[in-house]
Amino acid sequence: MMDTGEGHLVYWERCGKPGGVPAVVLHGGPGGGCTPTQRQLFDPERYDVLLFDQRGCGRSTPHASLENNTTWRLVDDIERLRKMCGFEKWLVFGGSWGSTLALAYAETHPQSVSALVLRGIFTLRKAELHWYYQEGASWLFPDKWERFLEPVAEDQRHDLMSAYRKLLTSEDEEIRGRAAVAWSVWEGETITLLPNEGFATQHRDPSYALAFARIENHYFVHAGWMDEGQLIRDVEAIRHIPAVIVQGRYDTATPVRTAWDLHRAWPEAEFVMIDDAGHAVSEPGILSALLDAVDRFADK
Ligand SMILES: CNCC(=O)c1nnc(C(C)(C)C)o1
Repeated sequence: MMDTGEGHLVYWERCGKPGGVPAVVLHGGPGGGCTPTQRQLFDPERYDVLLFDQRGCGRSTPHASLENNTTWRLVDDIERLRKMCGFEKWLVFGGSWGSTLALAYAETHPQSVSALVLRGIFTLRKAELHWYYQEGASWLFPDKWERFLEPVAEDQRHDLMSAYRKLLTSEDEEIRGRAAVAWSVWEGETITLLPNEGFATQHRDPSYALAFARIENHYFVHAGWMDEGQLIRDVEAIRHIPAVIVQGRYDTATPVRTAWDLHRAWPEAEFVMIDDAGHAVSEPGILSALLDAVDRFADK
């Protein structure tokens, strides 16, 4: 565990070959925690990869804490972990929120990044958040959207992120828990092209849901403590860094428009559209493209 000195202990693990190609994995959510699937993307004979649970989620403590939990504190944690490992620079891998954090980190510390592998691009612009949490994805999943609405009083549904903020920070444990599962299940049931019971089950778990929902909502109501459009606006800082962007055409959580806007601002980055995939890393076409990108960067 790494003590951030700000009330958070951050769980980390280091896998693969000491002296191999340095890499770091930035998980999604935020609040999703890292998983064995992410570790398995890296050939243990060629990579020295660090994975960690960002503040307040997974095995990091305190569980579901929102104190001192911001994009820029996570950026500081990544640099602290890099220095702890003794790496001059490293490949940064991030999907969904992990792509957000990867862009924020690389644009802040470009000298620390050897390459970027990004999936399901998400930059927390107003339109992106509106699509997923107010109206847009709701037209594709009207049945699941009704369950997302359930914890919110009718007169609060004009601003669902704010309404969920109140529920997820309620003093009443039952209100918090019910809202957390509804928020978490909405995502767990909409991030794959076809229904995936594994994700749905994971997101129904009350402990997982509490951290996932509280931390996601906390970051989104603050727009990640970023200016509108900041990550695409400031892409000039990283256009020299080798990169691969992998995006599912039918990604309903972080729709392809954002990846396309990033691609148009950063034509040097390899852009791989997967025409039969949704959002999740486990979608066949996405997983294959990510493995290919990671393997190619090990050869460089
Ligand atoms: C709006 N959240 C997007 C995101 O970062 C994300 N999507 N799926 C995930 C998990 C794989 C962690 C469930 O995270």
